[in-house]
Amino acid sequence: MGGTDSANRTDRRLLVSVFGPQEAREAVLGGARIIDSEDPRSALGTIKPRRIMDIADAVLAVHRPLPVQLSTNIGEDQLLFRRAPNGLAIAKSGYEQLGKSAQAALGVAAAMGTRVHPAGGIVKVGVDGMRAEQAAEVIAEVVATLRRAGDLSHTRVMAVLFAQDLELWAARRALPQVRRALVGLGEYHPCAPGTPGAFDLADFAGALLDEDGSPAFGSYRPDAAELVAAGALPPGSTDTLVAVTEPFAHADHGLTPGPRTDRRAIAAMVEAAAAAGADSIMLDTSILLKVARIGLISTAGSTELVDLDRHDRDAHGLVRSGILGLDEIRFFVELCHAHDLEANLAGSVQSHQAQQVWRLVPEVDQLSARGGVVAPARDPHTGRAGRGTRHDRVVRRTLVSGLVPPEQGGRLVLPARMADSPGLREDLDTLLKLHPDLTAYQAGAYGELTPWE
Ligand SMILES: O=C[C@H](O)COP(=O)(O)O
Repeated sequence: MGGTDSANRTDRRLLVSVFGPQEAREAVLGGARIIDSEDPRSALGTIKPRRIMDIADAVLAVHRPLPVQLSTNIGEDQLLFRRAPNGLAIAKSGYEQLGKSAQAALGVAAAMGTRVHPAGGIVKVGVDGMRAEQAAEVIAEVVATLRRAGDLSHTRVMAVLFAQDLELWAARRALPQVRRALVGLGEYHPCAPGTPGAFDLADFAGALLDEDGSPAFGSYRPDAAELVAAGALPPGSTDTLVAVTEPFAHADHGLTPGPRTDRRAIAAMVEAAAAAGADSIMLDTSILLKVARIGLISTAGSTELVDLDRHDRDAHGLVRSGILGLDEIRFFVELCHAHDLEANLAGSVQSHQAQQVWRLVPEVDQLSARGGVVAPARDPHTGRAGRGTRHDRVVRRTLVSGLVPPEQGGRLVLPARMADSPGLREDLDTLLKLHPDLTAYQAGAYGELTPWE
């Protein structure tokens, strides 16, 4: 290979979060290079080790033209609480938090094993709701533990920080579709009358699911006793008022005084992860922001990114929004590299964002996705579509290909429903003119692709 070719070589990788072997195969066949085991009910949802093993077996058995790695998280925060009889909670000791995190890291590293990749897997450590020093302690304990773990000693450690925009969140958290989705995910808690944001859980009981994931009440309106019996309210509850879970504010943990993740918050976390000996850092968003359609990457108002987000509305007209501009993303990537860390971007990343970021920030090491690569499942007996919630949708290889880097065959994949948005055609033409190597497809309801005429 000539000098120029080798100078242009990259090893950029797409991570796709999967919840089972079929999704793992779809992800690999679509071009994902990191197969991440995760329960989609949360941003970093805890998955059983046996399921990680099933996913590892599926990856091992499928044709992989390029090396593929496995990753798994140990939860989105490492906090442990002791609950008092009145329902209030006290944090457990720092020692116990470190012990639990390191034990979990050993467990998921063992479940991933070293068969898919000789170096072993990647352990993702969520450090939401912590000060930078606390986060560094947890990450350092995980790193030090894994370094002594025999065959697993080359397991890599990825710190995960949730970016936030609390003003955008505050403007969206009371929307009925956001509340409904959060109730379905169990992201709510009982509250007293008069609490800001309080609402009646019975109004959203249709979103509650039983243990098997089926609707617990359907269109029936339960009372407090029935909600308690279904496990949707704590024992003894006599009223049905609840509020949605709130994000951990950066300002409460000394990351930045502002309501939005800025350079100061990014620097605090990157420096903490580097000092702790992590190998990489992911900026992601919490499940709260994901269901409110607030992603990591903001295309609005950019002079470089074509803003296709403005054409991406849900059934109620809620537009997709983002947190970080391109300059902040570049700052993150540069700072990571200055500290010898790989940089990974996640948080509702869409095909049009990915294809632009891969080209405009070529140094980025990894992008990650789930929401942008899933479509409703189809019942093979009835041909009917499954539910549209985040955890009922399944990974499709066609959609995965929309987030793969260009040098590995990535293409632009837009949901067919965007075609009706006024001005989409002009914006798409602008994008294709800026990046003439891009080919555009529209994706139907199940992720089936047709070229964009
Ligand atoms: O680990 C990354 C997350 O699973 C990304 O999920 P998302 O694309 O739905 O935000």
